[in-house]
Amino acid sequence: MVRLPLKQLLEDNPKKVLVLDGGQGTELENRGIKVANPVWSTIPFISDSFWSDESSANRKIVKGMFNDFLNAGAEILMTTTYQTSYKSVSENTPIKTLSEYNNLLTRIVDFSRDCIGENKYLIGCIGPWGAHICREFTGDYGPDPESIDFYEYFKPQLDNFNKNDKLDLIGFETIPNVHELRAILSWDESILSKPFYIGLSVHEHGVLRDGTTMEEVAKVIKGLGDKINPNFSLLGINCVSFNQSPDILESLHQALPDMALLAYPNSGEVYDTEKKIWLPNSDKLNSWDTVVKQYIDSGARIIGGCCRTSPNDIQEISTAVKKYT
Ligand SMILES: C[S+](C)CC[C@H](N)C(=O)O
Ligand SMILES: N[C@@H](CCS)C(=O)O
Ligand SMILES: [Zn+2]
Repeated sequence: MVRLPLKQLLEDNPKKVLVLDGGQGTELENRGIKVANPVWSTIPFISDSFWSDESSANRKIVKGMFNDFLNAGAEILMTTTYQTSYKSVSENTPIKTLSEYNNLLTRIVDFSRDCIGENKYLIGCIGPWGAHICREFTGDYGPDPESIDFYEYFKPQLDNFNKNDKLDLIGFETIPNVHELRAILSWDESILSKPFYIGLSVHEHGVLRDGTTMEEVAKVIKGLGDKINPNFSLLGINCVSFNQSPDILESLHQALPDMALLAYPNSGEVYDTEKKIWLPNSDKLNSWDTVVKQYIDSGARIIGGCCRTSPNDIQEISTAVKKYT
């Protein structure tokens, strides 16, 4: 393999910080693809013409996005499979059977790998359970979150990604609820056989969207002791407010000083879940240069951007990562 296994790269090079790509869904939207739909950024892959017509406009757009993130300095990039759970796909697209679903995922991973080449790392992105009902920014999983069968929901996507050697890492993103966090961390190597990370969706005030503190998050992890899945490789925050993100990451670092962390905040805008638009929030108080330095000081090993961040943001992150490592 051209690439060192990601875990080995991070362990052998304690100072190495990888630059991640930016908010792909919103970047596709900037380029003309309407992602405000039940499968979000998976939408271009649903139409047959994407696969049958080499010159399809959407194909060029997705390729162009990957290309621009690569040129900006991204070394690790994500598949646009945030809302590609079997439930979301089978209930909202013509793709109904498990075999059609597996074919879709395999094609997306193949296409993404072709776009980024063999030297870069590829993450199989998995959004939270709450994404299918747009609850990733509230963490409100209803009156009885203990009874949600998270494994049943994630299993088809996990089984597919576990087996795909073109993926280096599985990324559970924007996890807003402690029951979901506990469920993912309870799965052993027979369920999660590839290195994986968990990106938490954290409120501006520094607690998980459901109110769980970072100390409680740390307790969940420490409580697992030796039972923790050895594939659990990084923990971090994503799609959190740009301005608050350095403090949030530092609180996670204080609670779990030995854990490799990752951070990819959004632009600071806030998603209106009804209208499916982004609303302005407070202006950026800091530059990427400042927040990247703070992330690195707090143990970040992967740094990038989430929703509404673009290749320009990744360029600035890349420059700052080079400066501070
Ligand atoms: C990361 S959010 C902006 C993705 C979209 C959301 N889950 C929705 O369904 O509208
Ligand atoms: N990685 C996802 C969003 C997570 S909030 C995307 O870019 O669409
Ligand atoms: Zn996001």
